[in-house]
Amino acid sequence: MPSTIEHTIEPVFDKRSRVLVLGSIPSPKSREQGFFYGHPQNRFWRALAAVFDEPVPRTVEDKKDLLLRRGIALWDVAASCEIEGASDASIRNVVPNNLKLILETADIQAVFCTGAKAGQLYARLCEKDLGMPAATLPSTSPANAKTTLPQLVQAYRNALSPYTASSENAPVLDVADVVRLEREIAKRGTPLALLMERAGCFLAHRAQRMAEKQISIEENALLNENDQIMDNARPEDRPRFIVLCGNGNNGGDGWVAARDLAENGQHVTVVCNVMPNEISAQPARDAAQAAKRVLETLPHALILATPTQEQLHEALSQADVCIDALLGTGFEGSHVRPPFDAWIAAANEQRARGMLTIAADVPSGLSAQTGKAATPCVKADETVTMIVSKPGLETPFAFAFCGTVSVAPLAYIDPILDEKKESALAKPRAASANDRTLDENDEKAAASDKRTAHAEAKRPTDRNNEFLRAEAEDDDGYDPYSDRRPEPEPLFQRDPWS
Ligand SMILES: NC(=O)C1=CN([C@@H]2O[C@H](COP(=O)(O)OP(=O)(O)OC[C@H]3O[C@@H](n4cnc5c(N)ncnc54)[C@H](O)[C@@H]3O)[C@@H](O)[C@H]2O)[C@@H](O)CC1
Ligand SMILES: [K+]
Repeated sequence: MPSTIEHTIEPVFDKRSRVLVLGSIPSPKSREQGFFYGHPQNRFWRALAAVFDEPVPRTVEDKKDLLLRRGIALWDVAASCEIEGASDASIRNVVPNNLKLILETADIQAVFCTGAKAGQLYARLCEKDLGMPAATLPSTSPANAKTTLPQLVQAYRNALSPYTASSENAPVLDVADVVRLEREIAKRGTPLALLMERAGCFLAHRAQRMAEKQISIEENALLNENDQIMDNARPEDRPRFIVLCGNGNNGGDGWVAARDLAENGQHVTVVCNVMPNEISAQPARDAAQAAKRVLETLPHALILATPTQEQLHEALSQADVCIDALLGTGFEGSHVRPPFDAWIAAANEQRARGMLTIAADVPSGLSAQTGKAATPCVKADETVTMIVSKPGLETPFAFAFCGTVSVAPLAYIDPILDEKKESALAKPRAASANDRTLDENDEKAAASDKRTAHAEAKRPTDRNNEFLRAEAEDDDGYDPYSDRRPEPEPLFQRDPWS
């Protein structure tokens, strides 16, 4: 029996959306979840994540974040219709959604429908009104068994790539600004703990991709169906991951990555110097404690705490991929203190043997601000840096330590950066803040924010000064260069040893 259903899920879009993707009407599973493509067998989110080489978003928040970051508006053609179950073929008496709502806000340059039925309905009910044709993409529904996941990814990639955000003009922000940005992201509803969760999952995703290359599975297959390939591999053929976790929030990223890899069935060894309950930094402590509880239940996961040099050497020598999450932006000084100095030396030795290394945020021992390398410093094949790149990673000599730098886009930051720029342009320049030399700026910033204490040298760039200026002149009175104001609330609980 057909039943009449009303569309109740709000569209996702904003003024930066450039492409509109439309389905027919949400399935019963999606309606139950309150979000698009909610059936676990539907491949929409897997395909989209693969197009952008990101981990598959899990929550509604993760999904919205991905769409907005990538400039994709998402809705359906039908506002109401008669339908039997989830069968597109049975759809009758369609009342279309008012799609103009999106076009009035966003400069939509292309429209795509996710399946033949949505395409037909759009052509019949919406195209004339909107004055834009739509291209039809293969359906991601499990009912469309003839289109494989790699084929879906290819089709969606070809369609979306010309319109979606590129990383060409990606910002590079000073470490102190990244801290302010994280705080602003948190204020707008994405807590630091969620950023850390995403950071860890991104690291795990990149590490798995690296491992696939390492065990030289055919490039084409691995590009898009990595989950399946990993699942099908015999346990003894699976790659071995080792995660070196420090005592701060960089270590927190590592614990989350280890948990995520282990949950995906991978062999993981976590090496740490303190147990999670002894970590003082937050959100790292909570994230590490939660990860430990999961790891302890999995037979293919191991936690190696305060290892001897021999134990560490043995664990590293069995690893295919090492995630370096010892020290991040909180690293300071020109030498790495024990025991991490020896851990770094051992990891570099194993990299020379063929192990691949992926650094969380910044190679441990490298200043994310200046690019200066301490003794010793991790040499990575890839650095997955969080939210935005930092100046130290962009210096030519940092390449030897960072390898390829990829940015994990943990949150939708464009509105925040644009607002900061706008407020910087709208307000007159504050002579006191902007006419200081860079050296003075560094001194003041260091005094007002502990997190810049390790920015030993001059800022190598002032290309993102708009962000700082806007902060300096914000109406809430916060001037990062001024010592007149009380110190900002610390973002993380600091490690008492540092
Ligand atoms: N909290 C959050 O929301 C997020 C945090 N992120 C991660 O947090 C990191 C920054 O975290 P923290 O500020 O806690 O700092 P880190 O974890 O980078 O470093 C602090 C730790 O390093 C130790 N340390 C400093 N200098 C040392 C030296 N010379 N030798 C040996 N040990 C030294 C300190 O004792 C402390 O334990 C980022 O790099 C990033 O990886 C990311 O997850 C993004 C989100
Ligand atoms: K690191």
